[in-house]
Amino acid sequence: MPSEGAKQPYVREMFDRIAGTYDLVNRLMTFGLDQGWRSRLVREMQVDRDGLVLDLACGTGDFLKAWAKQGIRAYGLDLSLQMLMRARPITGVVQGVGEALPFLDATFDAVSSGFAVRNFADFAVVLHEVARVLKPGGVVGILEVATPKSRLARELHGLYFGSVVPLIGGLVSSDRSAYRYLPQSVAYLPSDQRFEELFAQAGFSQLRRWVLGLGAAQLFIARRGAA
Ligand SMILES: C[S@@+](CC[C@H](N)C(=O)[O-])C[C@H]1O[C@@H](n2cnc3c(N)ncnc32)[C@H](O)[C@@H]1O
Repeated sequence: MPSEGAKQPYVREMFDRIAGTYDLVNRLMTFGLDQGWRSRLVREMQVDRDGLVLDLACGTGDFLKAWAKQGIRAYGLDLSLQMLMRARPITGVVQGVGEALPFLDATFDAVSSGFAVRNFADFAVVLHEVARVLKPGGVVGILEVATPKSRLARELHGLYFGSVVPLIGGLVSSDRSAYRYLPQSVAYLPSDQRFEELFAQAGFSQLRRWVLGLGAAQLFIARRGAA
């Protein structure tokens, strides 16, 4: 695991290396369920047709496609240039960091983000930035992995995530270290209570959480308070 100050360059280099096989490994790892989780988040966020969305840490653009399917305009931002080079549509994406968003205050109606909380160098700072670029009353939606609560499910999940995923990811991407980092990165996930505190501290209210995939994934939706 990288030291705190080295996390951002470490994560950028890792995603640059695995960008070419990222989509395939994602589909294999989640049995394609990740696409349904994305559609669910987009649906639950209830963004107006004429709304403007930022997909933060957009990677290869799966959420951009999900927004496009709804006929909603979305822009993407990501740290890794190689991930962005594979994003479709490639127009409307920009390289940058979630901790210092290159947008004016109150620009977006909604901000989505998938599987990035563990990867940010500082999620608390990112949430403040998200609140800043959202219009008052704007909505944030986050999709992340989770650890199942029941003992049996947690053990099976630990085995799968800790052994099978690094094996598949390592074989397909030829980058074993990247897919060893993946299960380890769960250590960066805030607890349920810490998630609540972080959203509240960044000025969000009406927080809702859904657990999906037998506890392997979670969705958060919250609203930015009025200015
Ligand atoms: C696991 S991938 C998820 C990609 C995409 N959101 C998806 O759902 O498939 C995590 C992404 O977060 C990006 N990322 C990591 N740290 C970031 C940061 N500080 N700011 C912006 N993007 C970041 C990585 O480059 C990578 O593309």
